Amino acid sequence: MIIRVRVLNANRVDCKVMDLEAVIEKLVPGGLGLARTPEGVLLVRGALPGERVRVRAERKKNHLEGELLEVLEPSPDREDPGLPPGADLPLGYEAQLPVKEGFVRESLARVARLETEVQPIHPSPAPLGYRTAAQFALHPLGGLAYRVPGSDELVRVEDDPLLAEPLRKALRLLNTWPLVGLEEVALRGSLLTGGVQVGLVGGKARHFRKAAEGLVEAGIAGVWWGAADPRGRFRGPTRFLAGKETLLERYGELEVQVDVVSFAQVNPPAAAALYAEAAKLAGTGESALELYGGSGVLGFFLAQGYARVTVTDLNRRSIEKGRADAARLGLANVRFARADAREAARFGPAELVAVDPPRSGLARETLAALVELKPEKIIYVACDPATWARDVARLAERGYRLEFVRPYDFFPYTHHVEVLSYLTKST
Ligand SMILES: C[S@@+](CC[C@H](N)C(=O)[O-])C[C@H]1O[C@@H](n2cnc3c(N)ncnc32)[C@H](O)[C@@H]1O
Repeated sequence: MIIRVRVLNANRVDCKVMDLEAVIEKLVPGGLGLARTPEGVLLVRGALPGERVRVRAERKKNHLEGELLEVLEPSPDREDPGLPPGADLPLGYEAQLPVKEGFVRESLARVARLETEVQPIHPSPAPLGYRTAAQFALHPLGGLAYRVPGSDELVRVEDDPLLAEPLRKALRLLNTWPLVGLEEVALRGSLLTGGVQVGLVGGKARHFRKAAEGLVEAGIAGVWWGAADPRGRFRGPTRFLAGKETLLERYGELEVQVDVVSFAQVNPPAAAALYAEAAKLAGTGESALELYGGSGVLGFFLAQGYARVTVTDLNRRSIEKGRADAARLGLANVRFARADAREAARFGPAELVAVDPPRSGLARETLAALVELKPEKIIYVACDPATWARDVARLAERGYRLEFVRPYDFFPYTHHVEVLSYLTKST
């Protein structure tokens, strides 16, 4: 449905960039608003269904990509509690849930072409103040800043309602510090203890030792340093500088260690609900294998029903933390191994394999190794419905039946949605 489209400057020389007005028809997986215009299909982030918007659009191969300039007629559901850039779903919380559920349903139908019923989405226990980790750039005029997605623009961050209270407090403190010689600052907080760790990224570790001690005196729980690395934050060398090396965080009944330099789910109560349901679906058995297991929180939940659980991950620090947690929690049936998921076949056989890959989903070799293990049951936890749908379709072609799908909301006010799924071997 298009109501009105007006090309405002289509007479530009190259006609590749134009300002136009359009009415958004729907949101598509990935969180983009879609409008059909005489110039082609327009996709624009941050615009909501029914809204009339003014957009700067750039012509791509098969569509127009729009930057939202102005909302001319807002949706009655639009709600913006002071959202940071990147929070691209400015809707009242109740209105966000069917949209996210729809992303999973659409990926399943269009990409996987499977008819498994999608269970109602599990909402985030807290729609605001849920994030226990965040990353900031440094603003050239001082203070911490967020990058505006898809541009070089930096926006100073005075506050962010999506951050958990301990992080908001740390942000206020850090904004009073003269942070120079760094590329980024990362935060990881704990809802359990209220403590916050700071990760200083860039420069040389030895230049920040005194500053790190000062931050700890000012109330920061611990400080780490990481080298700037083109592969990503904390993918290169890291050094612990001051305070506490880890923080204790609660996922359901479990208290595990988290830190600013390695992965942990940022919305612990929402993640705990997913882990508990995954363990229920997995049932009981002799042996379970977890790929992309991080520090093994899901593995610890699975250990309630399985005699032996092996957790594997590529990240050395995650494996170290997992081993220490298993020992502290007395979970003698969980062992850890540092390994690439592509090497999964060497950890078999296993009745259950649980996977929780990054957005890119399962590499072809990993999927082949997973099938080679011939598990009777697979738990697939995903943070990208499109790559998940691609992978479950491939597993269906190799004799697995998709029995259960439930979206979980870990990231209110953003298009991101987590998927819990369960497959069984049908042949
Ligand atoms: C989405 S996280 C899931 C972690 C864990 N299941 C949790 O809930 O805390 C993905 C994990 O995959 C790991 N990873 C990424 N690529 C990998 C690979 N090729 N092989 C093994 N692990 C990998 C990362 O280190 C990260 O811990």
